[in-house]
Amino acid sequence: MADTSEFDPNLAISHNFPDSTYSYTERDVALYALGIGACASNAVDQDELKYVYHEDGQQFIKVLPTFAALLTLESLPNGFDLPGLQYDPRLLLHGQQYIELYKPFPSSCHIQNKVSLAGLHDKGKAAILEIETKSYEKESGDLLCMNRTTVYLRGAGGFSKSSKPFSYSNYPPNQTPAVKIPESKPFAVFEDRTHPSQALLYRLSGDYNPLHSDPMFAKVAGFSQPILHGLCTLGFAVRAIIKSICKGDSDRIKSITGRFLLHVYPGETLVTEMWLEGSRVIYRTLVKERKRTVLSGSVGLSGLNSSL
Ligand SMILES: CCCCCCCCCCCCC/C=C/C(=O)SCCNC(=O)CCNC(=O)[C@H](O)C(C)(C)COP(=O)(O)OP(=O)(O)OC[C@H]1O[C@@H](n2cnc3c(N)ncnc32)[C@H](O)[C@@H]1OP(=O)(O)O
Repeated sequence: MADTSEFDPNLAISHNFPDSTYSYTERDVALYALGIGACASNAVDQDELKYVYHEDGQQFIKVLPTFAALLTLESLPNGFDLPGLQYDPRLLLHGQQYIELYKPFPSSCHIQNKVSLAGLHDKGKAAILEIETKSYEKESGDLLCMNRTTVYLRGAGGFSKSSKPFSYSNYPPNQTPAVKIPESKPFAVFEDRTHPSQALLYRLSGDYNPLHSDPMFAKVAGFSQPILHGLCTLGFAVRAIIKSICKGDSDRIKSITGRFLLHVYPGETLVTEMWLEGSRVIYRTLVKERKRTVLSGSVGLSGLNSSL
C-alpha cells in the first residue's frame, strides 16, 4: 500500500484541473476506426467503409461514437496526479468509461476540455479516481460530449480509516457503468477477432502507455504479455452493437457505459452478447479462448423501433 500520509482526500476533491485542448483531423478519425477493427475482416464492409474512406464521394469521413473517449487524452499532461496521492503508474488500470454524446462529431475539430474530479474512493487495496471531461467544439462553443473515466490505482488505497473508507462521487447513481446481465437468451451475438498487433495499431491514436506494447513493463504490471487498451475493447463492443442493433447507423448512439472486468490479450476473439431493455442495449463481451467476461455495460439509443 502506498504511503499516503500526506494525502487529504477532502482537499483533492476541490482540486482545480486546468482546461486542455485537443485537435483532430480526418486522418485521426480513420486511424482510430482501423484501431478498433473497422473493416478488418472485410475491406469493403458496407456498414464500416464510411469510417475510413470517402465512400461514394461522401464529403466527410464519419466519426465513430467511441472516438469521444480520445478527446480526453491530453486532459492530464502530468498523468492522474492529485496533490499528495502517490501511486505506481505501472499498476494503473482503466476501470470504467461513461460517455454522453450530444451531437455527431465533425470529421475534424479543435476541442476545448473542462476537467474535474467526479469521484474518489478508497478501496483499501486500490484507489479509484473518476475524472470528468466536458468537450466543447472551440469554433461554435457547442458541448459535443462528456466522458467520465474511472482509473483503478492498484496499491494506492488505504488513505482513510478502514472502518470508514473515503468515498465521494458527484453524479447520479443511475450513471454507474455496472449493469445486471439478463438471464434470457441474448437478442444478438457478434464475434470479432482482434489482431495480434491490435494494441500496436490502437496506440497510434494517442494512448502510448507501455503496458500495451512493452513486454517487460507488462510483466511488472502482472501480465504475461502486453494487454489491449480497455478503450479498444470498448470500441469493438460498440461497433458490434452498431452492426447488430443499429443497422449501421452510429448516430443513434447517445450514451455508452463500460466496466472493464478483466484484461484482453491482443489476438483474442471477442464475443459480444446484447439484450434490448427499453431504449438501452445491455451488453457483455467475452474472450472466447478463455471463456471469461472482460467487459459489460450499456448503450443508450434513440429511435429504437418495434421492427427490431
Ligand atoms: C482528465 C481526463 C482523463 C484522462 C483520460 C485519459 C484517457 C483515457 C485513458 C485512461 C486509461 C488509462 C490507461 C489505460 C489503461 C488500460 O487500458 S488497462 C486495460 C483495461 N483495463 C483492464 O484490463 C482492467 C480489467 N479489470 C480488472 O483487472 C479488475 O476488474 C480490477 C480492476 C483489477 C479489479 O479487480 P479486483 O481487484 O479483483 O477488484 P474487486 O476485489 O472485485 O473489487 C474491489 C473494489 O473495486 C471495485 N471495482 C472492481 N472492479 C472495478 C472496475 N473495473 N472499475 C471500477 N471499480 C471496480 C469493486 O466494486 C470493489 O468495490 P466495493 O464493492 O466497494 O468493495
